[in-house]
This record gives sequence, structure tokens and C-alpha cells, in this order.
Amino acid sequence: MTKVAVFGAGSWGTTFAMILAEAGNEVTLWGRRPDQAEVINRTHENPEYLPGVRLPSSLRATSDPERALHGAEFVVLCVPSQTLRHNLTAWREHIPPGAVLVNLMKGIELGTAKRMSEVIREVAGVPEERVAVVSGPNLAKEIAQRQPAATVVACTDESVAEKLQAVCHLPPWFRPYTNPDVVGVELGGAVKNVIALAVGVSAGMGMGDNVSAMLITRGLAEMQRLGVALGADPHTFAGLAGMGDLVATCNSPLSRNRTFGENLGRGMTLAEVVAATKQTAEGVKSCESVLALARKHDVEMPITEVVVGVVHDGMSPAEAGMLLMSRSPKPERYGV
Ligand SMILES: NC(=O)c1ccc[n+]([C@@H]2O[C@H](COP(=O)([O-])OP(=O)(O)OC[C@H]3O[C@@H](n4cnc5c(N)ncnc54)[C@H](O)[C@@H]3O)[C@@H](O)[C@H]2O)c1
Ligand SMILES: O=P(O)(O)OC[C@H](O)CO
Repeated sequence: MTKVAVFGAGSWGTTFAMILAEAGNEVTLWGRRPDQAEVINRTHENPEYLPGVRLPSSLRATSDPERALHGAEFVVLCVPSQTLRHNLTAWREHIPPGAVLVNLMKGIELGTAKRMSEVIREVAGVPEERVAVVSGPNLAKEIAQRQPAATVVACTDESVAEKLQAVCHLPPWFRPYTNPDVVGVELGGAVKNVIALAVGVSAGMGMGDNVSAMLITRGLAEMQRLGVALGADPHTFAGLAGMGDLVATCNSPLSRNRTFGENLGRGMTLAEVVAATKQTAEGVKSCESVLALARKHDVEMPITEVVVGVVHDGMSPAEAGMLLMSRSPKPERYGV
């Protein structure tokens, strides 16, 4: 039995912990509130994030990081991206030597423009072969309701990726593929949230499927351009962690990022949308760090530019649309 600690008892952390427990691992789920851990242990439900979903009785919850980490071979991290550095700094002294740290988060750190695996390596002081990423079209609510899903497990050490793949493989429900391209898999997850905000804004403005297809396809081009500049394999973006997640997130009413954008497109103020958003919409903060990364590497990301404009700089959705549609005409494959 493999011992796994999952940090973050929100929608995805709880769902992934459920998959791991049902796959036969010994799983401890850490949440920051003791009352939440107590409710999970007593009722086998996480009513705040996954109401009505029965969790495996073998899944234990705790708010004590040392207890969660004791003997863990895999340490899965699933807190909001902007809180990772602070949290991991507090947890690192209890991480067992040799444990593999697994990133489930889809954000880029504000201020440093670092990917989550970079933050993990830096804070925990572990080499790249001990850091893995899991990312793909994985809307937590669908998976928690036992709809089938596939994902990508990435690690530069393919034997580590294969071990993690085996640990979270749960036929016929959850199917992980491996990929050595950590940079591409991680960027796919972060950039698709920014594009989902744009698609949401257009939907909120009453635009139809041509507009969303245009944003998804040109969003993919932005994602790939940035990825290639950062050394990713361009093929990764045609896979589950690129196109797959982009399509799922941009089209789904379950997506927090798409919904956030939709509310802005309908004319709600930023403050109203923030107040209406109860869960983590990573693109709202990460659009700024994705843009910083693009500028640092001299990569053009026009959709990301206007998303930052609308979300943070008071640009109106109509103005954003005008700016995108008034750009100079180009061949489709210009700069990818
Ligand atoms: N929900 C999904 O469908 C899904 C799927 C794949 C990946 N992800 C990614 O997983 C990550 C987590 O998302 P989620 O959906 O679980 O979010 P969520 O909003 O459902 O849950 C976030 C969890 O983090 C906790 N939290 C909030 N602030 C914290 C802090 N300062 N310190 C410690 N814990 C804190 C919350 O209490 C909650 O338990 C995000 O990066 C998201 O992009 C989500
Ligand atoms: O709800 P979102 O927008 O955070 O998207 C959830 C997942 O990342 C989809 O794969």
C-alpha cells in the first residue's frame, strides 16, 4: 500500500484524494480547518466542496501537516497557487526524505512568474526528478460524480511518472497518461484558465460559438508560443493537458474561470464577481503572471493582454473585443 498525503481539501484535492484512496492507497487529506477534517472523518463527505459525494471510508482527513506527511511516499499539493510558497515553507521540515512532490495546481506565481513545480523545487529543496505534475481536462465535480476522465502525469524522470501513473490509475474511471514534458503540461493548465476567462467574457456579452472557437484556437497558439519559448515540447499542447483542458474548461459551465469571465461579460463589476466567486479561479491572478512571463520571453499573447486589461485595468469587454479584432491581418501560422 502506497502512503500518500494530499494537501488541500477543496474540490480537486478532495476528488483526487478519493481517486487515490479507491485505487488502494493509504491516503491522508490535509485541510487547514480542524472542523472540516472532523466532518470528513465522521460523515465521509466534504459538504462544502463536494456536497452529496460519498468519500471512501479509508480516506482520513487531518489539519495537522506533520501527521499527514508521516511516511508519505507522494505529497500531493492542491492549495490555491498564490498560497503555495507560504504553505510549503511551513510544511517542508516534515516532508519525508525521498518523497515525490506532486503539483495539481494550475497557476503561475505572482511576482516571480514561476511555475508551481519551480516553486516546489525552490522551497522544498528537491531535485526535478522528485517533482511531478498532474494536469488535464479534469473538472472535479464531474470526476467526483464518477464520470470517466483522462489526465497527464508529467515528470522529467519517466520512471517516477510511471509510478505515479500506477498509483492514480483507477479503471474504468480515471486514466492517466505519462509525459516527460513538465514545462508544457504545467503551462497548459495555467494558460487555459486565462483563455477560459476570455471565452467566458465573450459568452457573457452574448457572443456565440464562432467567437469561442476563435478564442480557444488562437488561445492554443498563445499557449504553444509561450511553451516553445520556455523549452516545452510543442506536441504537448495538442494533448490532454493542452487542447484537452482548454476545450473542457472554456466550454464548461462548471469552470470557475469561464464563469468568472461570463459574469464580467454580463456587466457585473470586478468586486461583484469576486464576491460571487466562492472557489479558486486561478486565471484571475495568474493572467498577470502569464503576461509577465510572456513579456520576459518576448512572446506575443494578445488574448492574455486583453484579459489582464479587463480583469485588472478597467478595460471594457467591448474595447477588448475591438482591440483583438483590429489587429493587423496575418497568416494563420505567423509565429505559430
Ligand atoms: N476544481 C477543479 O475542477 C480543478 C481541477 C484541476 C485542477 N484544479 C486546480 O487545483 C487547485 C485547487 O483548486 P480547487 O478547485 O481544489 O480549489 P477550491 O477553491 O475548491 O479549494 C481550495 C482549497 O484551498 C484552501 N485554501 C484557501 N486558501 C488557503 C490558504 N491560504 N492556505 C491553505 N489552504 C487554503 C481552501 O480552504 C480549500 O480547501 C487550483 O490550482 C486549480 O486550478 C482544480
Ligand atoms: O474550474 P476551473 O476553471 O478552475 O477549471 C477546472 C479544471 O482545471 C479543469 O480541468
